[in-house]
Amino acid sequence: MKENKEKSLKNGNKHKKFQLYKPRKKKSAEEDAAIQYLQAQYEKILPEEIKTFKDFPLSQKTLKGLKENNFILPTEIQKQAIGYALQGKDILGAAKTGSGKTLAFLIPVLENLFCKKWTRLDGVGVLVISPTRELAYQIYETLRKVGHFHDFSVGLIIGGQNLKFERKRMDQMNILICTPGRLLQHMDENPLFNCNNLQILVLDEADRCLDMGFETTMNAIIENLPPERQTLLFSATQTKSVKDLARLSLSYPTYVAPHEQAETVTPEFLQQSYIVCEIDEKLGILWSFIKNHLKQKVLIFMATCKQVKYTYDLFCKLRPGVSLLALYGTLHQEKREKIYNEFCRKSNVVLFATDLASRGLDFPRVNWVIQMDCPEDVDTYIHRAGRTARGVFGKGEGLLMLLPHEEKIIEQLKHRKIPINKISVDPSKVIAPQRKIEALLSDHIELKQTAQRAFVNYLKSVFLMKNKDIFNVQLIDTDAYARSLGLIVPPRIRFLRKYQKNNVAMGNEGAGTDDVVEKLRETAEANKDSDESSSDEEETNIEPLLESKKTKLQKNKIQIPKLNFHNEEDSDDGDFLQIKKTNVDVHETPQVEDEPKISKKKAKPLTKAAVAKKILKKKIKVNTTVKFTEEGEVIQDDQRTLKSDVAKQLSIENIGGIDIEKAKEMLQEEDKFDKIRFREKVKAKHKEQKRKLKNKKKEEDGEKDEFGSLSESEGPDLSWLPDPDKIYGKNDSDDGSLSDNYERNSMQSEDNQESEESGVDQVYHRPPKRKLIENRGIPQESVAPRKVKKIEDISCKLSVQEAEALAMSLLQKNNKV
Ligand SMILES: Nc1ncnc2c1ncn2[C@@H]1O[C@H](COP(=O)(O)OP(=O)(O)OP(=O)(O)O)[C@@H](O)[C@H]1O
Repeated sequence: MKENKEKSLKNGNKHKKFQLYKPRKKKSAEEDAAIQYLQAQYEKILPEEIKTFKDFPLSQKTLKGLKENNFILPTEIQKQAIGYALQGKDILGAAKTGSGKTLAFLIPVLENLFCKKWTRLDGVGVLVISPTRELAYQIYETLRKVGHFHDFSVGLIIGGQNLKFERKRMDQMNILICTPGRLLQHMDENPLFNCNNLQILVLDEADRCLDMGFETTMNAIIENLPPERQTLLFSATQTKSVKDLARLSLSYPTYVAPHEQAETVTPEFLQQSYIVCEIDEKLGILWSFIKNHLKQKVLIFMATCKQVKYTYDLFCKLRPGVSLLALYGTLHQEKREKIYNEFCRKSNVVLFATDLASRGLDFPRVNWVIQMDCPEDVDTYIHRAGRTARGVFGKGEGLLMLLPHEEKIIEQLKHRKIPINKISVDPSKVIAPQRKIEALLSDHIELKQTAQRAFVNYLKSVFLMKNKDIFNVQLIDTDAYARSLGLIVPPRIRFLRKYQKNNVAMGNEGAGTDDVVEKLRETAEANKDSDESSSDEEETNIEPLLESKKTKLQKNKIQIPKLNFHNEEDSDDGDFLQIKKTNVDVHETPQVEDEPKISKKKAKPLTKAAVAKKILKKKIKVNTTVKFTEEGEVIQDDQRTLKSDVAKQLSIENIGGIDIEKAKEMLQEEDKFDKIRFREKVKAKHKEQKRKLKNKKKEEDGEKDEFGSLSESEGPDLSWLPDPDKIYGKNDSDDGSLSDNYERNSMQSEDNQESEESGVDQVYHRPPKRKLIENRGIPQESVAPRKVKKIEDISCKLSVQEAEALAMSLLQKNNKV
């Protein structure tokens, strides 16, 4: 039975082995046949005949992955691009935001490796480069879902992750999704990184990857890639720059742009509008918008990280009644991922973000995209606005907030076929919690500091913008902006001052095209002597110019059609924003509900800078104390007078602000004199101690004499008493006799008291050296120090007779001993 069982098991195993082996071979052969069939179909693909993904010659694994994720009907860009990509052509793909470009390149990627029967041993076959970590992560997730049935290994290589972890696995990856910086790092440092077998290079958001920000990194990456490869470039705002294409060695790429003839470049169901407001109204409008859209998913774009951080921190403290999130580049990677996922997941939520989130990110069901600051250019506008109304039937709304002088961008938007309408804000719905903001800032110093940074960084971002027709920092009412952020005193704008100084120093005529800058230069030159020492000159210089510019603007406003803030009685309460219907001549500003609006004519608050300037003008030396004698003569404070030549020279020059290097040098020089002063002080102290000690000794000697005289007149004469040296033996110690020791010991407490008062160091009162005595073999009891003291103490108080009697009794006792 056993044998039979074993036989049958063996047979079974054999059978199993045979079964395993046979279908594999069969499977492999089937696969080869399928691949051949598919490849033969590639040339016959006609985009116009494609209705479903099944119409493409795709592998069963890819089709299954697509079906599982409900991708049945391909979008326009997918219909047109997938065919060419399968044929192995280089592609320049341009299509509206949210039109499905990701699948348009991921499907050919999977099919290419599948047809080449790519395995782990073949190494990196595809590189997908994305400008941001979040986008790379999103592509990685999509690939994991759609490529679920394939056996390729996919690696996400982005900054902020464990480099060691990535490094070890690099040689096992078939598809790498990466950001440019991290990829180059691996190329440079990782011996396991090898892309000699690269088949396809994909650049998502290609125009961004190839722009100035990534130029050197991308050039270095491209240099390391094999030239024989397929290249796929995708973006909603595709580059057609010959230079860019040459960098990638693309000579004849296939340009795929299904929406080129479309009426609009933005998604069909994206409703776009803009409002024009003053800079100090922005925060109030934003707050009111959020309060009026608590049940919506809102994405708000701002120019800088600091603004995002400040607005997020502030609004969190103001508690609008909806979840708030913030996403910006300086956040820790883990937090970025968490926020990204949270915003994807939630439905009633507000996300404040920088342009980090403007490209490619596919947040589901975003209702509103607010662009709180004017976008850098039309492309940035398109990408930001495209975070809503995504997918096949996606709907959404976009709102752009512009300052009056930024309205020029609307012409550019319309020129690029972006349908955008001007709307107005219902002033009755605008609630600017100005007082609350100010109170919060005074309570939370860190919030105030964030506000200050937000203020400066926003101005810096405007200043650095290329398009000077639209972005002009000189036209921004900085005081009003600071106030709107809750800052009573506007922070200094150092970069602007430096720029102005440089312009003045270089006599920069190029900057003179802007009349404000020209005026600034003139003013700075005129005030050169007086202002050079002032650390706040940017405020003093800019303000009058801003005023003059403002009056110009006011004049212009008479000709420009004015904003109309509707307050129609029959208007829907829910309509916070209204479509602009009429133009009126009078420029109105929205009324703030709970706070009276601060009048622009209101006297400016006296800033610390202004006070300091006044003091400096009066040539009063601040932070100095002058002491006088009772007669009214100035007491020279030796410690405060400057000794070194460098310091004296600096004080004469009296340069405004702090020159760290010079201050360092001055302190070092002064330090030398301080050390000498200190040494002298110590010497004097020692001298004084010695002098006091001498005096004390003298006094002690004097006291002994006195005692002697006293003993003669008042105290008992004990000279007849036996010599204690004879009884106790002579002490060799420096301190003299044993009794001397105890005498000294008893005196020590008095000395200590004295030393405390006189400040003499206790080093002069060493404890008695008992050891010496013990060495001599004298028993401790025989020393009887207290008794001696007693005699002394008592003897002072006894009469002559009593003293004699006491002495006798002691003698007798001693004799007994
Ligand atoms: N064929 C399809 N059928 C249904 N949904 C699709 C299809 N293709 C893509 N989508 C969905 O459309 C949304 C947008 O796709 P994707 O992110 O690829 O757009 P995009 O063109 O890359 O946008 P952007 O220009 O902003 O990067 C995604 O949610 C995606 O799942």
